[in-house]
Amino acid sequence: MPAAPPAAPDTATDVVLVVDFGAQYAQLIARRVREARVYSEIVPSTMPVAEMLAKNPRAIILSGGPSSVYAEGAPSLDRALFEAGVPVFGMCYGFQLMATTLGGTVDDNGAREYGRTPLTVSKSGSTLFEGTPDEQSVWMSHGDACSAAPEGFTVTASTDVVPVAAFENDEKKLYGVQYHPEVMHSTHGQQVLEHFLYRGAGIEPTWTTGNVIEEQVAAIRAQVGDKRAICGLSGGVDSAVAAALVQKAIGSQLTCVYVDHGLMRKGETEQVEKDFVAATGAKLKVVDAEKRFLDALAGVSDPEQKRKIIGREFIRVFEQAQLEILQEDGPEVAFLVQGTLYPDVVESGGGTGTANIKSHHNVGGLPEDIEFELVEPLRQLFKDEVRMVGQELGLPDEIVQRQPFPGPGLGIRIVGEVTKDRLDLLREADAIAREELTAAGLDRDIWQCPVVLLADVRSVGVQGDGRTYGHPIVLRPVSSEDAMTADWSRLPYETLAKISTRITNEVADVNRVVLDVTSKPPGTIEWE
Ligand SMILES: Nc1ncnc2c1ncn2[C@@H]1O[C@H](COP(=O)(O)OP(=O)(O)OP(=O)(O)O)[C@@H](O)[C@H]1O
Ligand SMILES: O=c1[nH]c(=O)c2[nH+]cn([C@@H]3O[C@H](COP(=O)(O)O)[C@@H](O)[C@H]3O)c2[nH]1
Ligand SMILES: NC(=O)CC[C@H](N)C(=O)O
Ligand SMILES: [Mg+2]
Repeated sequence: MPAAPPAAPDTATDVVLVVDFGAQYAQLIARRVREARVYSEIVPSTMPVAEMLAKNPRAIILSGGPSSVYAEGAPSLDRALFEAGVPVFGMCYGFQLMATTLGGTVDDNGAREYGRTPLTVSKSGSTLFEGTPDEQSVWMSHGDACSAAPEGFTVTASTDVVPVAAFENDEKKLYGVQYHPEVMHSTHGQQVLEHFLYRGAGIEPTWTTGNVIEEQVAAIRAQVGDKRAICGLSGGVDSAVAAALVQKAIGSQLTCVYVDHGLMRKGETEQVEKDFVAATGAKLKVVDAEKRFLDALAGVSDPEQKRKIIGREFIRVFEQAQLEILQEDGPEVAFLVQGTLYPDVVESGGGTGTANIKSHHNVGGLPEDIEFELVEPLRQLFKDEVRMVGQELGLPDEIVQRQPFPGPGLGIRIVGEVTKDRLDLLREADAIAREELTAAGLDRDIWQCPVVLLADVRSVGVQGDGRTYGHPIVLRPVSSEDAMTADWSRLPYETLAKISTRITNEVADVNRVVLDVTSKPPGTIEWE
């Protein structure tokens, strides 16, 4: 069994808990708290209140959620949570739950609000709203509404349809808003959240990614001791930062292993050798495992099956590398370092009551018989935080600002069976797209741009006066903050035209290039 990763940074005295009621935005709330330089963690609403309080939280935030507070079986909270003297901030469902638990009224009175909504702040001098305008735009998404605040609470804001859109009991340090301050469209959302944290809860904004480095280096030393570790290094940001952290902690006890599984993009292997080793001086072992992966993937079209196979083969290669390293004198090689991030965990269903969307090879795709103990120093962090840690560790921009590339690589960007010929074709198309996007100076504007081969689709084209029956290539440029949600990037037509012309001219068997104009949700970023 993989051992549990080291606990979150030891900031027990300064943690803010985000209680997740099945919200779409619990992660976003946690991010926003951290943007306010306060450490936060998400916990499921099923966690007993005593357990939450045992974590010594400085404050607690209650997220939104799909249920109705008055429905049978709806998630609830022990009243003790509100009586422990810990400041609490409820948002949407959390707000409604605070209201009903403390004796207010919430019902479905037809007062629905979805999307951007004007809010009128009716109480100046409120802890949450001080310094924000009397009229502001907020993001609503609710069908139930609070019609009477609990005793002792002051109503601080309203909208055209709901009389109680925010309330507070400053003496008891309890606050709530019907809207979603964590969403960008709530114009003063971050300010309101910060008012809760700094003024309501009295927390100092001291959490930085610098703390993460110190804490993780100490935690890694304690975990690994004098044994040896290997780190799966992909050339991507996450594993580069994880490796640099572990390297800082245990130096030469670490060997990085780059797996060339034949599903990488053009030039990737060379780049890892050049950029990473030059920047960190880490020991690097490159394993050519193309045949092993392609054999295992032969005949497989189902995306989840591909992911499981790739996850398994990765571990088998790491085990092989472990045996080779053991040939050199030294202690046991017991640990596997991975650059797993918080969103990988959440999307693989490893979060708090969230659905399994897809099995990330490094989380849900791991085989059950893995014998390594995992070291995952970034498991609690979001991508932008990882980039900051990387910068602070002195990694070069070429690594820190790289766009993400999934571990299963082009294997999941071929819709259909993966073969060497198809991979070569996709590698060419991908290289052209990347070259042109870079030439147009767009790398920083887009989060990433998967290039996808629809291997099972063919269509008729005409090239050189003759009929072709080729495959389409899909371009999927997206903008995003953390890959949990994304929008399609509005790329200049000239750049798109250039990419399309070059791909159809230069890549055999491709006679069409199409652009994906779907946001996430409903689409995901990758096609598979
Ligand atoms: N080709 C590879 N060789 C070795 N390890 C890999 C490889 N691809 C992925 N991994 C491991 O799986 C982890 C997750 O992959 P993932 O793509 O999420 O992260 P990354 O490549 O480090 O960063 P990014 O998300 O920016 O691409 C990596 O951090 C790394 O430990
Ligand atoms: O290392 C990874 N292993 C995986 O199995 C995996 N699947 C998706 N991704 C990347 O995750 C982000 C979200 O992707 P989706 O919207 O397609 O779920 C995007 O950045 C994807 O590229 C992966 N990264
Ligand atoms: N977004 C939410 O938290 C919604 C809360 C509740 N389900 C409602 O519709 O009012
Ligand atoms: Mg990657």
